[in-house]
Amino acid sequence: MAMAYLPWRLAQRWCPSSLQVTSFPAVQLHMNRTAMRASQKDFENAVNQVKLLKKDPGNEVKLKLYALYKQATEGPCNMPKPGIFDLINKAKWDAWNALGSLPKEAARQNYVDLVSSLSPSLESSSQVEPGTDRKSTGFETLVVTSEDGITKIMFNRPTKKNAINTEMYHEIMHALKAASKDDSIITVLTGNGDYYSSGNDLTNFTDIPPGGVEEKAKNNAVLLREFVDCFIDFPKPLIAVVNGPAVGISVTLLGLFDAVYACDRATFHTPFSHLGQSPEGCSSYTFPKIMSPAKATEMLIFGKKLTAGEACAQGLVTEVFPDSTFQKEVWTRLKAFAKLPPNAVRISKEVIRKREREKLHAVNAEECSVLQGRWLSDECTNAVVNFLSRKSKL
Ligand SMILES: CCCCCCCCCCC/C=C/C(=O)SCCNC(=O)CCNC(=O)[C@H](O)C(C)(C)COP(=O)(O)OP(=O)(O)OC[C@H]1O[C@@H](n2cnc3c(N)ncnc32)[C@H](O)[C@@H]1OP(=O)(O)O
Repeated sequence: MAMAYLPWRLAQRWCPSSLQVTSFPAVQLHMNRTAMRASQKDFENAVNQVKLLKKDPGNEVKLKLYALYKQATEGPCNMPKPGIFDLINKAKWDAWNALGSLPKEAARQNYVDLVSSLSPSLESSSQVEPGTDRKSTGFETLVVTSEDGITKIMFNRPTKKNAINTEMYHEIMHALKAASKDDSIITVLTGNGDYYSSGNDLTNFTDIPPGGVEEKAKNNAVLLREFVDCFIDFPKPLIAVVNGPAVGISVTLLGLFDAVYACDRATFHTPFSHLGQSPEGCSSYTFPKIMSPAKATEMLIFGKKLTAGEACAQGLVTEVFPDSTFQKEVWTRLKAFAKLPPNAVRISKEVIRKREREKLHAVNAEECSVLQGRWLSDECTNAVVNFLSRKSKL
Protein backbone atom coordinates (compact mmCIF):
# COMPACT_ATOMS: atom_id res chain seq x y z
CA MET A 1 0.00 0.00 0.00
CA ALA A 2 2.47 2.59 1.22
CA MET A 3 4.61 1.58 -1.74
CA ALA A 4 2.32 3.03 -4.25
CA TYR A 5 3.01 6.50 -2.97
CA LEU A 6 6.75 6.30 -2.49
CA PRO A 7 8.61 9.15 -4.12
CA TRP A 8 10.78 8.13 -7.07
CA ARG A 9 14.17 8.78 -5.43
CA LEU A 10 13.23 6.86 -2.32
CA ALA A 11 11.92 4.02 -4.43
CA GLN A 12 15.25 3.84 -6.25
CA ARG A 13 17.02 3.14 -3.01
CA TRP A 14 15.18 -0.06 -2.30
CA CYS A 15 15.49 -1.37 -5.84
CA PRO A 16 18.62 -3.51 -6.07
CA SER A 17 21.22 -2.59 -8.66
CA SER A 18 19.70 0.71 -9.66
CA LEU A 19 16.27 0.13 -11.00
CA GLN A 20 14.94 -3.15 -12.10
CA VAL A 21 11.36 -3.94 -12.67
CA THR A 22 8.63 -5.85 -14.14
CA SER A 23 5.70 -7.81 -14.58
CA PHE A 24 2.85 -9.04 -12.68
CA PRO A 25 0.84 -12.11 -13.25
CA ALA A 26 2.01 -13.70 -16.43
CA VAL A 27 -1.40 -13.03 -17.90
CA GLN A 28 -0.87 -9.35 -17.67
CA LEU A 29 2.63 -9.15 -18.80
CA HIS A 30 3.19 -11.67 -21.28
CA MET A 31 4.94 -11.04 -24.45
CA ASN A 32 3.93 -8.33 -26.81
CA ARG A 33 5.89 -9.88 -29.59
CA THR A 34 5.63 -13.57 -29.02
CA ALA A 35 7.66 -14.43 -32.05
CA MET A 36 10.62 -12.42 -30.81
CA ARG A 37 13.19 -13.35 -28.17
CA ALA A 38 15.28 -10.73 -26.43
CA SER A 39 18.99 -11.49 -26.40
CA GLN A 40 21.17 -11.00 -23.33
CA LYS A 41 22.48 -7.88 -25.02
CA ASP A 42 18.93 -6.50 -25.52
CA PHE A 43 18.29 -7.17 -21.87
CA GLU A 44 21.46 -5.40 -20.73
CA ASN A 45 20.62 -2.45 -22.95
CA ALA A 46 17.17 -2.29 -21.40
CA VAL A 47 18.66 -2.34 -17.89
CA ASN A 48 20.88 0.59 -18.84
CA GLN A 49 18.03 2.37 -20.53
CA VAL A 50 16.01 2.30 -17.32
CA LYS A 51 18.70 4.31 -15.58
CA LEU A 52 18.31 7.03 -18.20
CA LEU A 53 14.59 7.47 -17.81
CA LYS A 54 13.81 11.13 -17.24
CA LYS A 55 10.34 10.61 -15.90
CA ASP A 56 9.44 8.58 -12.87
CA PRO A 57 7.48 5.62 -14.28
CA GLY A 58 5.59 5.20 -11.01
CA ASN A 59 5.95 2.60 -8.31
CA GLU A 60 3.69 0.11 -10.01
CA VAL A 61 5.93 -0.04 -13.06
CA LYS A 62 9.06 -0.06 -10.94
CA LEU A 63 7.76 -3.06 -9.06
CA LYS A 64 7.09 -4.82 -12.31
CA LEU A 65 10.59 -4.02 -13.50
CA TYR A 66 12.05 -5.26 -10.24
CA ALA A 67 10.18 -8.56 -10.41
CA LEU A 68 11.00 -9.20 -14.06
CA TYR A 69 14.66 -8.37 -13.49
CA LYS A 70 14.89 -10.80 -10.61
CA GLN A 71 13.06 -13.49 -12.55
CA ALA A 72 15.26 -12.96 -15.61
CA THR A 73 18.51 -13.10 -13.63
CA GLU A 74 17.73 -15.47 -10.75
CA GLY A 75 14.64 -17.41 -11.79
CA PRO A 76 11.57 -17.96 -9.59
CA CYS A 77 11.36 -16.14 -6.26
CA ASN A 78 13.74 -17.84 -3.82
CA MET A 79 13.67 -15.46 -0.88
CA PRO A 80 11.83 -15.92 2.41
CA LYS A 81 8.63 -13.92 2.54
CA PRO A 82 9.16 -10.62 4.47
CA GLY A 83 7.00 -9.85 7.48
CA ILE A 84 3.74 -7.98 6.94
CA PHE A 85 5.13 -4.79 8.45
CA ASP A 86 8.10 -4.75 6.10
CA LEU A 87 5.90 -3.10 3.50
CA ILE A 88 8.44 -2.30 0.83
CA ASN A 89 10.21 -5.63 0.77
CA LYS A 90 6.91 -7.44 0.98
CA ALA A 91 5.59 -5.60 -2.08
CA LYS A 92 8.75 -6.48 -3.98
CA TRP A 93 8.57 -10.08 -2.88
CA ASP A 94 4.88 -10.26 -3.89
CA ALA A 95 5.64 -8.87 -7.33
CA TRP A 96 8.46 -11.33 -7.92
CA ASN A 97 6.59 -14.28 -6.45
CA ALA A 98 3.58 -13.49 -8.67
CA LEU A 99 5.67 -14.40 -11.70
CA GLY A 100 5.60 -18.02 -10.57
CA SER A 101 7.63 -20.26 -12.84
CA LEU A 102 7.81 -17.83 -15.77
CA PRO A 103 10.95 -18.90 -17.69
CA LYS A 104 13.97 -16.63 -17.48
CA GLU A 105 13.87 -16.06 -21.23
CA ALA A 106 10.24 -14.91 -21.12
CA ALA A 107 10.98 -12.64 -18.16
CA ARG A 108 13.89 -11.13 -20.08
CA GLN A 109 11.63 -10.50 -23.08
CA ASN A 110 8.91 -9.00 -20.89
CA TYR A 111 11.47 -6.75 -19.25
CA VAL A 112 12.70 -5.53 -22.63
CA ASP A 113 9.11 -5.01 -23.84
CA LEU A 114 8.20 -3.06 -20.74
CA VAL A 115 11.27 -0.84 -20.97
CA SER A 116 10.56 -0.31 -24.66
CA SER A 117 7.10 0.91 -23.81
CA LEU A 118 8.64 3.45 -21.41
CA SER A 119 11.46 4.51 -23.67
CA PRO A 120 10.86 5.71 -27.22
CA SER A 121 14.36 5.05 -28.46
CA LEU A 122 14.02 1.31 -27.89
CA GLU A 123 10.69 0.84 -29.61
CA SER A 124 10.46 1.64 -33.24
CA SER A 125 6.72 0.98 -33.45
CA SER A 126 5.76 3.53 -30.83
CA GLN A 127 6.33 7.21 -31.27
CA VAL A 128 6.82 9.40 -28.24
CA GLU A 129 7.17 13.09 -28.71
CA PRO A 130 8.62 14.92 -25.73
CA GLY A 131 5.94 16.65 -23.77
CA THR A 132 3.09 14.91 -25.51
CA ASP A 133 1.29 11.66 -25.05
CA ARG A 134 2.34 8.39 -26.63
CA LYS A 135 0.67 8.00 -29.96
CA SER A 136 0.48 4.76 -31.83
CA THR A 137 1.43 4.53 -35.42
CA GLY A 138 0.45 1.91 -37.93
CA PHE A 139 -3.33 2.19 -37.56
CA GLU A 140 -5.33 3.21 -40.61
CA THR A 141 -8.74 3.49 -38.99
CA LEU A 142 -7.94 4.39 -35.37
CA VAL A 143 -5.97 6.89 -33.37
CA VAL A 144 -4.59 5.22 -30.24
CA THR A 145 -2.91 7.23 -27.52
CA SER A 146 -1.72 6.48 -24.03
CA GLU A 147 -1.35 9.16 -21.38
CA ASP A 148 -2.06 9.69 -17.68
CA GLY A 149 -2.87 6.01 -17.16
CA ILE A 150 -5.51 6.03 -19.90
CA THR A 151 -5.29 4.31 -23.27
CA LYS A 152 -7.66 5.99 -25.68
CA ILE A 153 -8.82 4.14 -28.79
CA MET A 154 -10.52 6.57 -31.14
CA PHE A 155 -12.46 5.45 -34.22
CA ASN A 156 -11.08 7.57 -37.01
CA ARG A 157 -13.24 7.40 -40.14
CA PRO A 158 -15.22 10.58 -39.50
CA THR A 159 -16.26 11.04 -43.13
CA LYS A 160 -17.93 7.61 -42.96
CA LYS A 161 -19.46 8.32 -39.56
CA ASN A 162 -16.89 5.92 -38.11
CA ALA A 163 -18.50 2.92 -39.79
CA ILE A 164 -16.55 -0.21 -38.86
CA ASN A 165 -15.01 -1.82 -41.90
CA THR A 166 -13.13 -5.11 -41.82
CA GLU A 167 -9.83 -3.38 -41.28
CA MET A 168 -11.24 -1.49 -38.33
CA TYR A 169 -12.53 -4.70 -36.72
CA HIS A 170 -9.00 -6.08 -36.89
CA GLU A 171 -7.38 -2.89 -35.66
CA ILE A 172 -9.74 -2.58 -32.70
CA MET A 173 -8.89 -6.14 -31.68
CA HIS A 174 -5.21 -5.37 -32.02
CA ALA A 175 -5.51 -2.14 -30.00
CA LEU A 176 -7.50 -3.85 -27.24
CA LYS A 177 -4.97 -6.65 -26.95
CA ALA A 178 -2.15 -4.11 -26.68
CA ALA A 179 -4.10 -2.02 -24.15
CA SER A 180 -4.72 -5.09 -22.00
CA LYS A 181 -0.96 -5.45 -21.60
CA ASP A 182 0.19 -1.84 -21.39
CA ASP A 183 0.58 0.18 -18.22
CA SER A 184 -2.70 2.03 -18.46
CA ILE A 185 -5.30 1.66 -15.74
CA ILE A 186 -8.38 2.19 -17.88
CA THR A 187 -9.15 2.02 -21.60
CA VAL A 188 -11.48 4.38 -23.39
CA LEU A 189 -13.25 4.01 -26.72
CA THR A 190 -14.53 7.11 -28.49
CA GLY A 191 -15.17 8.50 -31.96
CA ASN A 192 -13.62 11.27 -34.02
CA GLY A 193 -16.06 13.73 -35.58
CA ASP A 194 -19.79 14.09 -35.08
CA TYR A 195 -20.60 10.37 -34.73
CA TYR A 196 -19.48 7.81 -32.17
CA SER A 197 -19.98 5.12 -34.84
CA SER A 198 -22.59 4.18 -37.44
CA GLY A 199 -21.92 0.50 -36.76
CA ASN A 200 -20.98 -2.15 -39.23
CA ASP A 201 -19.80 -0.72 -42.54
CA LEU A 202 -22.43 -1.97 -44.94
CA THR A 203 -19.89 -2.23 -47.73
CA ASN A 204 -18.47 -5.18 -45.78
CA PHE A 205 -21.19 -7.13 -47.53
CA THR A 206 -20.07 -6.30 -51.04
CA ASP A 207 -16.68 -7.92 -51.34
CA ILE A 208 -17.52 -11.54 -52.16
CA PRO A 209 -14.55 -13.96 -52.26
CA PRO A 210 -14.19 -16.85 -54.74
CA GLY A 211 -15.80 -19.20 -52.18
CA GLY A 212 -19.03 -17.21 -52.50
CA VAL A 213 -21.40 -15.63 -50.00
CA GLU A 214 -21.62 -18.72 -47.80
CA GLU A 215 -17.89 -18.65 -47.23
CA LYS A 216 -17.97 -14.90 -46.63
CA ALA A 217 -20.77 -15.24 -44.08
CA LYS A 218 -18.91 -18.05 -42.32
CA ASN A 219 -15.65 -16.12 -42.17
CA ASN A 220 -17.41 -13.04 -40.89
CA ALA A 221 -19.17 -15.00 -38.18
CA VAL A 222 -15.75 -16.19 -37.02
CA LEU A 223 -14.39 -12.66 -37.17
CA LEU A 224 -17.33 -11.21 -35.30
CA ARG A 225 -17.12 -13.84 -32.57
CA GLU A 226 -13.43 -13.19 -32.09
CA PHE A 227 -14.06 -9.44 -32.07
CA VAL A 228 -16.76 -9.59 -29.39
CA ASP A 229 -14.65 -12.04 -27.34
CA CYS A 230 -12.02 -9.29 -27.01
CA PHE A 231 -14.58 -7.13 -25.22
CA ILE A 232 -15.81 -9.97 -23.01
CA ASP A 233 -12.26 -10.79 -21.92
CA PHE A 234 -10.85 -7.29 -21.61
CA PRO A 235 -9.16 -7.23 -18.19
CA LYS A 236 -9.29 -3.52 -17.31
CA PRO A 237 -12.19 -1.10 -16.95
CA LEU A 238 -13.45 -0.30 -20.42
CA ILE A 239 -15.18 3.04 -20.77
CA ALA A 240 -17.13 4.43 -23.72
CA VAL A 241 -17.05 8.18 -24.31
CA VAL A 242 -20.01 8.42 -26.66
CA ASN A 243 -19.44 11.70 -28.49
CA GLY A 244 -22.41 11.44 -30.87
CA PRO A 245 -24.93 9.04 -32.40
CA ALA A 246 -24.22 5.33 -32.13
CA VAL A 247 -25.72 2.64 -34.36
CA GLY A 248 -25.78 -1.16 -34.49
CA ILE A 249 -22.81 -3.00 -33.07
CA SER A 250 -21.37 0.17 -31.56
CA VAL A 251 -24.48 0.26 -29.36
CA THR A 252 -24.79 -3.42 -28.51
CA LEU A 253 -21.17 -3.61 -27.34
CA LEU A 254 -21.91 -0.96 -24.71
CA GLY A 255 -23.53 -3.69 -22.62
CA LEU A 256 -20.03 -5.15 -22.20
CA PHE A 257 -18.45 -1.85 -21.09
CA ASP A 258 -17.90 -0.92 -17.45
CA ALA A 259 -19.11 2.67 -17.81
CA VAL A 260 -20.70 4.66 -20.63
CA TYR A 261 -20.55 8.46 -20.69
CA ALA A 262 -22.58 10.18 -23.38
CA CYS A 263 -23.05 13.72 -24.62
CA ASP A 264 -26.65 14.88 -24.87
CA ARG A 265 -26.42 14.80 -28.69
CA ALA A 266 -25.84 11.05 -28.70
CA THR A 267 -28.54 8.62 -29.79
CA PHE A 268 -28.63 4.85 -29.55
CA HIS A 269 -30.11 2.88 -32.42
CA THR A 270 -30.13 -0.85 -33.20
CA PRO A 271 -32.20 -1.25 -36.39
CA PHE A 272 -31.49 -4.97 -36.78
CA SER A 273 -34.93 -6.01 -38.02
CA HIS A 274 -34.90 -3.22 -40.60
CA LEU A 275 -31.63 -4.64 -41.87
CA GLY A 276 -32.88 -8.24 -41.86
CA GLN A 277 -30.37 -8.98 -39.10
CA SER A 278 -30.42 -10.01 -35.45
CA PRO A 279 -28.74 -8.78 -32.25
CA GLU A 280 -25.02 -9.28 -31.58
CA GLY A 281 -22.41 -8.05 -29.11
CA CYS A 282 -24.14 -10.20 -26.42
CA SER A 283 -26.99 -7.69 -26.40
CA SER A 284 -29.62 -10.45 -26.51
CA TYR A 285 -28.41 -11.23 -22.99
CA THR A 286 -27.07 -7.93 -21.62
CA PHE A 287 -29.86 -5.60 -22.76
CA PRO A 288 -32.79 -7.45 -21.15
CA LYS A 289 -30.71 -7.63 -17.93
CA ILE A 290 -29.76 -3.95 -18.05
CA MET A 291 -33.07 -2.41 -19.09
CA SER A 292 -35.79 -5.07 -18.67
CA PRO A 293 -36.90 -7.52 -21.38
CA ALA A 294 -39.67 -5.24 -22.69
CA LYS A 295 -37.42 -2.21 -23.15
CA ALA A 296 -34.78 -4.41 -24.79
CA THR A 297 -37.42 -5.70 -27.19
CA GLU A 298 -38.29 -2.15 -28.24
CA MET A 299 -34.67 -1.49 -29.12
CA LEU A 300 -33.42 -4.81 -30.45
CA ILE A 301 -36.50 -6.04 -32.30
CA PHE A 302 -38.49 -2.90 -33.12
CA GLY A 303 -35.47 -0.63 -33.66
CA LYS A 304 -36.55 2.15 -31.28
CA LYS A 305 -33.92 4.88 -31.25
CA LEU A 306 -33.15 6.18 -27.74
CA THR A 307 -31.96 9.64 -26.80
CA ALA A 308 -29.00 9.83 -24.43
CA GLY A 309 -31.38 10.73 -21.60
CA GLU A 310 -33.58 7.71 -22.30
CA ALA A 311 -30.59 5.40 -22.56
CA CYS A 312 -29.41 6.71 -19.20
CA ALA A 313 -32.82 6.20 -17.60
CA GLN A 314 -32.73 2.62 -18.84
CA GLY A 315 -29.27 1.92 -17.47
CA LEU A 316 -27.37 1.58 -20.74
CA VAL A 317 -25.65 4.94 -20.21
CA THR A 318 -23.98 5.81 -16.93
CA GLU A 319 -24.28 9.60 -17.18
CA VAL A 320 -25.16 12.25 -19.76
CA PHE A 321 -23.30 15.57 -20.12
CA PRO A 322 -24.11 18.71 -22.09
CA ASP A 323 -22.32 18.62 -25.44
CA SER A 324 -20.63 21.97 -24.69
CA THR A 325 -18.80 20.66 -21.60
CA PHE A 326 -18.78 16.95 -22.39
CA GLN A 327 -15.10 16.43 -23.21
CA LYS A 328 -13.80 18.55 -20.34
CA GLU A 329 -16.04 17.03 -17.69
CA VAL A 330 -15.59 13.45 -18.80
CA TRP A 331 -11.82 13.54 -19.17
CA THR A 332 -11.39 15.20 -15.79
CA ARG A 333 -13.32 12.35 -14.28
CA LEU A 334 -11.44 9.67 -16.21
CA LYS A 335 -8.08 11.09 -15.18
CA ALA A 336 -9.13 10.79 -11.54
CA PHE A 337 -10.19 7.15 -12.11
CA ALA A 338 -6.83 6.43 -13.67
CA LYS A 339 -5.06 7.42 -10.45
CA LEU A 340 -6.67 4.60 -8.47
CA PRO A 341 -4.45 1.70 -7.35
CA PRO A 342 -4.08 -0.42 -10.50
CA ASN A 343 -4.22 -3.84 -8.88
CA ALA A 344 -7.37 -3.08 -6.92
CA VAL A 345 -9.01 -1.78 -10.10
CA ARG A 346 -8.04 -4.81 -12.15
CA ILE A 347 -8.98 -7.30 -9.49
CA SER A 348 -12.38 -5.70 -8.97
CA LYS A 349 -13.07 -5.85 -12.70
CA GLU A 350 -12.19 -9.54 -12.69
CA VAL A 351 -14.43 -10.26 -9.72
CA ILE A 352 -17.34 -8.59 -11.47
CA ARG A 353 -16.75 -10.10 -14.92
CA LYS A 354 -15.86 -13.63 -13.95
CA ARG A 355 -19.39 -14.55 -12.87
CA GLU A 356 -20.64 -13.78 -16.34
CA ARG A 357 -17.76 -14.66 -18.63
CA GLU A 358 -18.76 -18.18 -19.52
CA LYS A 359 -22.34 -17.18 -20.19
CA LEU A 360 -21.25 -14.25 -22.35
CA HIS A 361 -19.03 -16.46 -24.50
CA ALA A 362 -21.91 -18.87 -25.03
CA VAL A 363 -24.28 -16.03 -25.97
CA ASN A 364 -21.71 -14.57 -28.37
CA ALA A 365 -21.24 -17.91 -30.11
CA GLU A 366 -24.96 -18.36 -30.54
CA GLU A 367 -25.60 -14.82 -31.80
CA CYS A 368 -22.85 -15.16 -34.40
CA SER A 369 -24.21 -18.46 -35.61
CA VAL A 370 -27.71 -16.98 -36.01
CA LEU A 371 -26.31 -13.93 -37.81
CA GLN A 372 -24.38 -16.10 -40.22
CA GLY A 373 -27.74 -17.38 -41.47
CA ARG A 374 -29.28 -13.89 -41.50
CA TRP A 375 -26.52 -12.51 -43.73
CA LEU A 376 -27.55 -15.00 -46.40
CA SER A 377 -31.24 -14.03 -46.24
CA ASP A 378 -33.10 -11.97 -48.85
CA GLU A 379 -34.23 -9.61 -46.09
CA CYS A 380 -30.64 -8.71 -45.28
CA THR A 381 -29.50 -8.54 -48.90
CA ASN A 382 -32.35 -6.20 -49.86
CA ALA A 383 -31.68 -3.89 -46.91
CA VAL A 384 -27.99 -3.60 -47.77
CA VAL A 385 -28.69 -3.07 -51.48
CA ASN A 386 -31.18 -0.35 -50.57
CA PHE A 387 -28.66 1.45 -48.42
CA LEU A 388 -25.85 1.15 -50.94
CA SER A 389 -28.08 2.37 -53.77
CA ARG A 390 -29.13 5.19 -51.44
CA LYS A 391 -32.75 4.12 -51.44
CA SER A 392 -32.80 3.98 -47.67
CA LYS A 393 -31.15 5.45 -44.65
CA LEU A 394 -31.92 4.96 -41.00
C1 LIG B 1 -21.55 -11.83 -46.10
C2 LIG B 1 -21.51 -11.37 -44.72
C3 LIG B 1 -20.69 -10.14 -44.45
C4 LIG B 1 -20.93 -9.63 -43.07
C5 LIG B 1 -19.88 -8.75 -42.49
C6 LIG B 1 -20.33 -8.41 -41.14
C7 LIG B 1 -19.27 -8.32 -40.12
C8 LIG B 1 -19.82 -8.12 -38.74
C9 LIG B 1 -21.20 -7.51 -38.67
C10 LIG B 1 -21.62 -7.27 -37.27
C11 LIG B 1 -23.07 -6.90 -37.16
C12 LIG B 1 -23.25 -5.45 -37.07
C13 LIG B 1 -24.44 -4.87 -37.27
C14 LIG B 1 -24.63 -3.41 -37.32
O1 LIG B 1 -23.83 -2.61 -36.93
S1 LIG B 1 -26.11 -2.91 -38.00
C15 LIG B 1 -25.96 -1.18 -38.27
C16 LIG B 1 -25.36 -0.87 -39.60
N1 LIG B 1 -25.36 0.56 -39.82
C17 LIG B 1 -26.29 1.20 -40.55
O2 LIG B 1 -27.22 0.61 -41.04
C18 LIG B 1 -26.10 2.69 -40.73
C19 LIG B 1 -26.13 3.08 -42.17
N2 LIG B 1 -25.92 4.52 -42.30
C20 LIG B 1 -26.92 5.43 -42.32
O3 LIG B 1 -28.08 5.09 -42.21
C21 LIG B 1 -26.53 6.88 -42.43
O4 LIG B 1 -25.29 6.96 -43.08
C22 LIG B 1 -26.44 7.59 -41.05
C23 LIG B 1 -27.84 7.74 -40.46
C24 LIG B 1 -25.51 6.83 -40.09
C25 LIG B 1 -25.84 9.00 -41.24
O5 LIG B 1 -26.62 9.71 -42.20
P1 LIG B 1 -26.11 11.15 -42.72
O6 LIG B 1 -27.09 11.62 -43.72
O7 LIG B 1 -25.83 12.04 -41.57
O8 LIG B 1 -24.69 10.85 -43.39
P2 LIG B 1 -24.39 10.02 -44.72
O9 LIG B 1 -25.37 8.93 -44.89
O10 LIG B 1 -24.22 10.96 -45.84
O11 LIG B 1 -22.98 9.34 -44.33
C26 LIG B 1 -21.75 9.92 -44.65
C27 LIG B 1 -20.93 8.89 -45.39
O12 LIG B 1 -20.72 7.77 -44.50
C28 LIG B 1 -21.18 6.58 -45.13
N3 LIG B 1 -21.69 5.68 -44.07
C29 LIG B 1 -22.27 6.00 -42.93
N4 LIG B 1 -22.59 4.93 -42.23
C30 LIG B 1 -22.19 3.87 -42.95
C31 LIG B 1 -22.25 2.47 -42.74
N5 LIG B 1 -22.74 1.93 -41.61
N6 LIG B 1 -21.74 1.67 -43.68
C32 LIG B 1 -21.20 2.17 -44.81
N7 LIG B 1 -21.13 3.52 -45.08
C33 LIG B 1 -21.61 4.34 -44.13
C34 LIG B 1 -22.26 7.04 -46.07
O13 LIG B 1 -22.46 6.07 -47.05
C35 LIG B 1 -21.64 8.31 -46.59
O14 LIG B 1 -20.64 7.94 -47.50
P3 LIG B 1 -20.41 8.79 -48.86
O15 LIG B 1 -20.08 10.17 -48.41
O16 LIG B 1 -19.32 8.10 -49.55
O17 LIG B 1 -21.74 8.74 -49.60
